[in-house]
Formats: sequence, C-alpha cells, structure tokens
Amino acid sequence: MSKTVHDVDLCVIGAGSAGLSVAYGAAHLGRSVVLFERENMGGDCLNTGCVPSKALIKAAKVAHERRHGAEFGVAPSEPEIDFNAVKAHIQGVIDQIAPVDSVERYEGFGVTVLTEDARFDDKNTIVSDSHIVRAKRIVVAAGSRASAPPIPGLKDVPYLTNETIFQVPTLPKHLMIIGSGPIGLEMGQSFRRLGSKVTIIDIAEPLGHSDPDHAKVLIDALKAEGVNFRAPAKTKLISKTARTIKIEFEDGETITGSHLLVAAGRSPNVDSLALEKGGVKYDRAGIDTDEALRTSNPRVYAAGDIAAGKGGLTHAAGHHAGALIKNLYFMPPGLGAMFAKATTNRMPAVIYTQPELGTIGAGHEAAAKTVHFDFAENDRSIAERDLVGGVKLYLDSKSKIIGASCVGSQAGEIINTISLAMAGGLKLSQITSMISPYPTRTEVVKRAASSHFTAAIFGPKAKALSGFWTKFQ
Ligand SMILES: Cc1cc2nc3c(=O)[nH]c(=O)nc-3n(C[C@H](O)[C@H](O)[C@H](O)COP(=O)(O)OP(=O)(O)OC[C@H]3O[C@@H](n4cnc5c(N)ncnc54)[C@H](O)[C@@H]3O)c2cc1C
Ligand SMILES: NC(=O)c1ccc[n+]([C@@H]2O[C@H](COP(=O)([O-])OP(=O)(O)OC[C@H]3O[C@@H](n4cnc5c(N)ncnc54)[C@H](O)[C@@H]3O)[C@@H](O)[C@H]2O)c1
Repeated sequence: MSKTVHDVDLCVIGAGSAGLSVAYGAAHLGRSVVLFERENMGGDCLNTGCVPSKALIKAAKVAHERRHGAEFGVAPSEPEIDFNAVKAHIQGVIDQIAPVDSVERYEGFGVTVLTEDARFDDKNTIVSDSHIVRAKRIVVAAGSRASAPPIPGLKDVPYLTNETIFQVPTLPKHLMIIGSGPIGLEMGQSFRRLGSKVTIIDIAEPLGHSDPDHAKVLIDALKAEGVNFRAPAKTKLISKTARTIKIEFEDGETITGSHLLVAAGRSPNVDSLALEKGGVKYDRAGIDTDEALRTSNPRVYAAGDIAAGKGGLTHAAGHHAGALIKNLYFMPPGLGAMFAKATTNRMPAVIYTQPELGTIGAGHEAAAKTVHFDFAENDRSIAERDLVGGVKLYLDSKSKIIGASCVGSQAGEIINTISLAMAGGLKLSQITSMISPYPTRTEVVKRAASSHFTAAIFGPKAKALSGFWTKFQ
C-alpha cells in the first residue's frame, strides 16, 4: 500500500495534555501541523488519569458525607452504592470533556490528525502504517504508562492499573494497592469510601518526601477512615489462588485480596518510537532534554511525561507546551534554553484526597525559616468543623517564599494563591496587604505571612513608637 506523504512545519506524536497544547498553539499561529494519536485523543489525563480519578473522588466524597452528617444535625445513613452508576458517572464526565480534545475540533483548527501508531524513520521523518511525515520540527509527547515493579510473581497475576481500574466489573471486596503515591492514596481513599476494604503497600514511607507534619495529617486521616497501610514493607511474592491474590511480605506476614492495583510509578512510552533512527537519546526515565526540551537531535523536542525528570503532571505538560511554542516560533535559534525554559522551581502538585495535600516549589528541608497557620484557628474551618491541617510557607534567608505546603480541604485551591504570589515574585508584606474575604479558608495564607511580622508589629519597639506618637494626638 502506498503511503500518503505530508511535508509540514510541525509533527507532534501523542494527543495527550502536552501534544494537544503544542498542536493547538502551532495551528493557531498558522503553521502546518500533523498530530499522531494511536489510542484516545486526550491521552492519560482525560481517559485514564486526572479526569476519571477526580470524578471517582467526588462520588466517594458524596458517599462519605452521607455517613457523617450527625455533627451537623443531619441523620447519618449508610449509602447504597450502585457501582455501575458510579462508573456511568465517571464515563459521563469523560464524555462531557472529550469534544474539547476531539479529532473534529483539532481538524477544525487546521491540524491534520492521524490516528495511527507513529515512529521515526530518520532524523526528520515520522512514519506510520499509511503516512510519511517530513517535518521541520518534531515534538515527541508520547506520555507514560503504569510501570510494573520487579516483584516476584507480579507478572503472573491479573492486576489492575489506571488503565483498567475505572472499568473493573464489580466493586472490589478487598483492593490491595502497590504504591502510596498520588494514585495509590486517591484510589485507596475513594474505594474505601465506596465500601471496599483497602490495603496500601509501599516499599518506602508513604509521602516520605513531603513535609512530615503534613504527610502525617493525610496518612492519619486515611487510616481513620479504615484504609490499611503496610509501609514501609518489602513484598516477597505475589501469587494467585482460586479467587484471590495473595501477597507475602519479607517479614513472613501474608494478606489476600480480591483485586490488586499497581500504582508504583510510571514508565515513559519510549519503546515503539524507533528513537535511535531519529538520533534521539533516551533511557528508562524517558527522553533526555535540555531546559528548553530540545533532545540530542536539535530538530526534535520532547514534552510531558516522556521528558525525563520533567513531567508527571498535566499542568507540567501544559507548561512545557507553552515554553515550546515560545521557543519554536518566537525565539532566535539557540536562545530558547535561556529565554523559553520549560523548567521551573515553582511547579505545584496536589494530591486530591480529603484532606488534600498541595505543594509548590522547594520543600521544608530547603527553608531558612518557615511560617505557618493552622485551619484550627480559621473561622470558616471552625464553622464547617473541618479543622485538620494548615499552610506552611517556606522562606529563604531574605524571607522570600521559595515553596509551600498546605494540607486540608481545598489545599489545591489555596496553593493556587501561593502559586500566583510566587509567579509575581510577591514579598510577604505584599501578601499581608491582600484583602481576603471573610470567612474563607485561603485566609490562612495571609495569616501565615502576617505571622512573620507579628513580633515586629507588636514588639517593644513598635509599642514605644506608638506610645510616642499618641502623645501628640
Ligand atoms: C490515575 C492518574 C491520575 C492523575 N491525576 C492527575 C491530576 O489530578 N493532576 C495532574 O496534573 N496530573 C495527573 N495525572 C498525571 C497526568 O495524567 C499526566 O501527567 C499527563 O496526562 C501527561 O500528559 P502527556 O501528554 O505527557 O502524556 P499522555 O496523556 O500519556 O499522552 C500521550 C499520548 O501519546 C499517545 N502515543 C504514545 N505513543 C504513540 C505513538 N508511537 N504514536 C502515536 N501516539 C502515541 C498515547 O496513546 C497518548 O494518548 C494523573 C495520572 C494518572 C495515571
Ligand atoms: N493529583 C495528582 O496530581 C496526581 C494523581 C495521580 C497521579 N499523578 C501523577 O501520576 C504519576 C504516577 O503516580 P504514582 O502514584 O503511580 O507514582 P509515584 O511515583 O508518585 O509513587 C509510586 C509509589 O510506589 C512505590 N513503589 C515503587 N516500587 C514499589 C514496590 N516494588 N513495592 C511497593 N511500592 C513501590 C514508591 O515508593 C512510591 O511511593 C506521578 O507522576 C504523579 O504525579 C498525579
């Protein structure tokens, strides 16, 4: 069969968060763009990641709230879970967003969308079963998939990943989860709230890289809801019995469950791209890139999860796309790494459990000073009987915010405010001049910033000064 040949400005491989945004930007600048997608438009985020997981979290929250009305005078009741209806809700949410990422919409922008598996043929040519694309520039945005840790027996048992968990036929009786990262924690709490027994297993301390106080708040909250943790624990063998999956630990203990979800990190989709033919260097962590996402082939860039050490989040993929558009179309050659960097020291991340854990920038270990404020002293939190957690702002030696952590309800929204402050390079004093509507949970940011000045404002010098001036009034 003869192949259709395309000569274009830009070829993008992968229509996930990164690839779609790059294709959108280039097409809107009038460039000729071919976009390859071999599975689902929207990639991981829309189909098997952020969107279905957040829809599941909402269903689980509704169930949880039914059980916990008593303190508000609302009679609690045990909810009846129609798991098929929960899945229909999740699919309905995906379906509602899908047109935004669809082939039709992108073709409407002038993008040529080819729904085939793409690979390099040479340094500036991408091929698929029925197309040959010669492109001036190529962006590889082929994403990642759940990695399978090298646990003896794992490959011989049926296990779920983020690609299959949202279609599991019945509500798991006992869901065992390997990995206590964002996926393990979000899924663990959700399935527990929907009625599954849940055990989360991790080789390391859960949230070991987070602020220890905030990590404890989140893990304790999940434990209080009945989520079991086996962590840190070394798994010796996983095997299948007639109806269950059995996990044996190095310490001799054993657990059995009806289902196993593997959420132990991601592997970049580098295997089928023939990257060697494209002169693109990569390893198990993904494609090597410089700060402007340029690979070892100067015509080729990588974005999103496949860019080693730079991806992992939808908004990181979006940030990459923005930097790439700037670099490819608005920069003199070679200056991108200086003026269109895709790396940043203020990337936020949120785990959407309840309480949420939001972080941005540097962690607690890098702080010269930390200021904090707890929800226990926030009137809105008191009114809603939702007191756990608080915010910490990490400061450098000049009292500049270098990072933050917030744990509690709406931590993700609160981190947005800190993200804006960091993007604008705001000083702590400028944050204190923000007028925060009362009563809101975000007030904790202003209160934490204000606490930095408490000693100065109400200290002996301030008292003496105010005493002096009042003599003249
Ligand atoms: C359960 C879960 C929940 C998540 N929740 C959040 C969240 O709440 N917030 C957040 O920021 N991030 C979240 N993430 C992470 C987020 O989904 C990813 O970081 C993001 O989707 C990565 O986008 P991407 O474009 O790099 O890759 P992908 O979305 O994986 O897109 C890559 C696309 O390339 C296609 N492709 C691959 N190889 C080829 C080829 N050879 N030819 C043609 N097409 C190809 C794939 O089919 C895929 O559609 C979550 C992830 C998971 C798994
Ligand atoms: N809310 C969000 O933003 C969100 C939600 C879900 C996923 N994501 C993203 O998706 C990606 C994947 O998330 P994830 O939770 O799978 O990965 P992760 O890498 O964050 O966590 C994986 C966990 O698995 C553990 N692990 C690794 N090997 C193990 C083994 N052999 N036995 C037991 N435990 C083992 C690790 O110690 C780690 O705690 C991340 O990039 C994450 O940022 C983001």
